[in-house]
Formats: sequence, structure tokens, C-alpha cells
Amino acid sequence: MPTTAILSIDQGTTSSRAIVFSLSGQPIASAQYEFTQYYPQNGWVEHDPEEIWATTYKACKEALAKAAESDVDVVSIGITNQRETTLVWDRSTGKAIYNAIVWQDRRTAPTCNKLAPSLASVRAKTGLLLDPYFSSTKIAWILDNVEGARQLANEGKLAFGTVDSFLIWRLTNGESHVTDATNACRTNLYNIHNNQWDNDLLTLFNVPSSVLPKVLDSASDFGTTAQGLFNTQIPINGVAGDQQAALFGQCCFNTGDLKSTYGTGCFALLNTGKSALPSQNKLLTTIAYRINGKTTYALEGAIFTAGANVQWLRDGIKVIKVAKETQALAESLDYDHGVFLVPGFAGLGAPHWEPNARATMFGMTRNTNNAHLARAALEAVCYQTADLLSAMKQDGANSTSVWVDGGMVGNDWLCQFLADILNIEVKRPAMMESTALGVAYLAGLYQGLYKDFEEISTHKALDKAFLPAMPNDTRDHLCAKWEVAVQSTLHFANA
Ligand SMILES: Nc1ncnc2c1ncn2[C@@H]1O[C@H](COP(=O)(O)OP(=O)(O)O)[C@@H](O)[C@H]1O
Ligand SMILES: O=P(O)(O)OC[C@H](O)CO
Repeated sequence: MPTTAILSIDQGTTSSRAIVFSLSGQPIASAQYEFTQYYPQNGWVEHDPEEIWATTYKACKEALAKAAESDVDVVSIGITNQRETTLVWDRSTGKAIYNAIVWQDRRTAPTCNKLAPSLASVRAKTGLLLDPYFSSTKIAWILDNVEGARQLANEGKLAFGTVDSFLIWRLTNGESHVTDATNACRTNLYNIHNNQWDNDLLTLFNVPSSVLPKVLDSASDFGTTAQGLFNTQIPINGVAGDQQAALFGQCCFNTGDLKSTYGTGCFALLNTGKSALPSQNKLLTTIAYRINGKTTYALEGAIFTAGANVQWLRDGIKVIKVAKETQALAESLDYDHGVFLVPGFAGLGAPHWEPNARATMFGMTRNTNNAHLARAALEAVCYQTADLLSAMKQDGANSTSVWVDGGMVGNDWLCQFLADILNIEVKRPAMMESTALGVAYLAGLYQGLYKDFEEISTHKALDKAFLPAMPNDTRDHLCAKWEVAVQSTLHFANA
């Protein structure tokens, strides 16, 4: 009797992954391919759509082939993706008309500034802010900068999608132009209260409705893979943006449950249940998941660079060879080493939202070396998380523990410092691929393979809990210095 399994596709900012999961959430087989990051100008970040597709397809084929060595029956596909990243393609060929403009890209900051008078109405409908991070201004940029694009869009010949949508189009050979509510709600064009594309927002951002995908529940019928792509045709039944997928994969199903993911960026999401809690502290109100037409909301804090700080140490200034070296380097110093990095490499996200901010290093002496840089890069992510949690607290959403995941949390030193600075318990799950797992669960729910959330939660296991151990006065002192560093960076951004 073959084991029933689900294929999860996790198309992230730096790599495309495919994991075949058993129903108990255990990985049976996986494959992963990194792809090229393009930085054509300062503040611009792009991906090649063909490389996104090629790495994803290759990872899927390889994971499915490995899984086939055991006796498995892959009955459904879940897709999770880097959010906001924007693609526009030709409906007749399926070819993108421009590179994917990545969520970190800042090129549309001037457009966002011009639209500032509309901030309150945008925020009320979308739960977001006016920032180049979101998809709407990126779509308009492509339509206005690729010759003839706006005309083609008006004629209904172009399609827009976030990465999930593009992959579904390719997987179904152009049969499905769809997305799910968690991805749609990151475009600044989607009303999170009535769950519809919003005509006023489309007019404001100058995006024609003809390019939009249909928005479905996160557990739904997104189409079936085209014949010949894999050995069998497989239905696609779970789709969610990667941060919402991680919330789901961490089984944060109850109001007040909090997870924080440390990949390229860091994203803390707190489940607020059926209430779309508005933030007074520049957090985002977003859709956590939509199942059977019922929407669950989350409050989100987004930090643009987390693991990316470590990538910069490795690939940019080359002071480390591999990411995991940062643990031993950080451990080699004491609390009072004195160096702070405010990592505004892609501007600063929540709770400051300053696209003009740039990364800034404080407190260096002639004694400063790679250990200080590595430690400051890891510490920054923890201080920034503390800023997010304090904003959540001021918005009335308090948590006594946080579940963590993402590539960085394999670093025990980071997890302990995080617990010390947050002053709450930090819990790392046994299954670290929460993001991919989240959409496997969504696909399984649609297929009726899980009865309910309770059944899914039985598969959750803790790897390690990190408890705060730092004296209060040390924490207060470090956080006060961090705050001065942030304020100085913000001051410099606008000088
Ligand atoms: N042991 C480690 N310590 C610190 N950072 C790490 C460690 N291992 C991986 N990273 C960082 O984690 C990131 C990869 O995490 P991942 O969740 O795969 O990212 P994404 O999904 O955004 O592509 C990279 O930026 C890498 O620098
Ligand atoms: O690729 P990640 O894991 O850094 O996630 C990117 C986010 O979805 C951007 O909003």
C-alpha cells in the first residue's frame, strides 16, 4: 500500500525548493536550487522568471523522482512563495515581458511619495502602507517602462501575478490564472475586508483590471498540472504566501499565536482571528489564510534583511565563508563588544518604513574584526524583532512565547540572544520547514486528508526551547543603545 504524500513547492527569495511530505508532516524527499540575484541599479532587485521556473521545475522533478524510490502516491501540490514579487507575462506565450521585480526593490519610492495623500484610504482597505515593497507600483512600473506594455495590457493580452500565480500558469500550461487571498492581499490592490480587488485602488495605482488573476481560498482547486510535466497529472490545492504558510505550518491557529521566520528577511506574524486588527504602530494587517470562504487575519511586522545581512558578510565583504561561521564568531565576544549594525540595506521596514535608510555601522575601533561584524549582524535581527513585538504590544496584541523558523534559526546563539532580548520563550520546532509544511497542510485539508486543525496540530513537535537568561539591566542598556543607533540612521536617511 503506497504512502499518501503531498508535494510542496517553496519558491523563496534565494532558492526554489520542493519537498515531498507524508501526511504526518515528515519530509520523504527534497531538492533545492539557488538562483541568481540581479542588482541592476542601487536599490533595484530582480530575478529572471525563466530561472525561477527552471529551478522550481528541476527541484520538483528531482524530489518526485527521489520520492518514487519509496512507495509513495503524491496526490496533491501545495505552493508557497516569496510574496509581493511581481511578474507580468504575455498570455499567448507565457513569457514574462520584464524580469520579476523583487519585494526588496525600492525603485518605486518616488511613486509612493507622490501617492502619500491617499495613505489613509489605502491603509483602511488593504491593511498595508505606501511603500515600494508591495506589488501595485511595481506592476505600473513594468507597464510604463516596457515599450507597448500598457497598450497590450489594455487589450487584455498581459497577465500579472505574484510568483505563485506565475508558477500555476506554467504548471497548468496557461489553463489557470489564479492566486490565493494571502498573496492578493500583498498587492495594495485588494480589499481585505470584502475580499475583492478594489476599483478605486486600481485607478489610484494605474493598474488595469484586465491583468489580474482570480483570487481563491488558500485551500482550493487551483488547477491540475499539464500532461507530460510529471509522471502523473497532480492537482494543486494549497497556496499561500510564504510567511502566512509558515504561520499555518507552525500550527498557529489560535488568536494570539505568534511565529517569526528568519530567512532572507524576517517576518513576525500574530494570528488575530476573525478580526482585522488595525495597527497604530505601522504594522501590517494582513490575511493569514482563507478557508471555506472564512478569513483569518494576522498582524505582521516585516524586516527586509535578516539572513541577507549574513549573505552580505559572506558574498559582499567576504569576511565569512559560510553562514554558520557566524555562530562561533558571535560566541567569541561579550555583551559589551560595542558594535551595532542597523541593517538598512534595503531601507528599513516595520515599524519605521523608511525606504531611504541605508545600512549603518556604529561603535567601530581599530580592534573591530569579523567577529564584531558577524555578531552585530545577528544581534540586529533580534533587536528588530523586539521592536516589532513592542509595536504589537502597543496595538494590544501581547505574546508570551514565539515559534521561530527559517534558515537562520539553526544558529543556537541567535535563538538564545533572541530570547534574551525579547524576554520571552523562543520555541524552535522539530520540523524546520514550516513554510513548505504549511501549504502541504492546506492542500491536505482541501483533499479531506485532515479532518481539522486539531488533527494537523497533533503532528507538531518541539526541538528546543530557549529561555531568557540576560539580566534586565543588561537588556535595557543594549536596547537603549540600539534605539540611539536606529534614530541616528533615520536622521541620516533624511539629512
Ligand atoms: N547558521 C546560520 N546562521 C546565520 N544565518 C544563517 C545560518 N544558516 C543560514 N543562514 C541564513 O539564512 C538565510 C537562508 O534562509 P532561508 O529560510 O533558506 O531563506 P529564503 O527562504 O529567504 O531563501 C540565508 O540568508 C543565510 O545567510
Ligand atoms: O523569501 P523569504 O522567505 O525571505 O520571504 C520573503 C517574503 O515573502 C517577502 O514578503
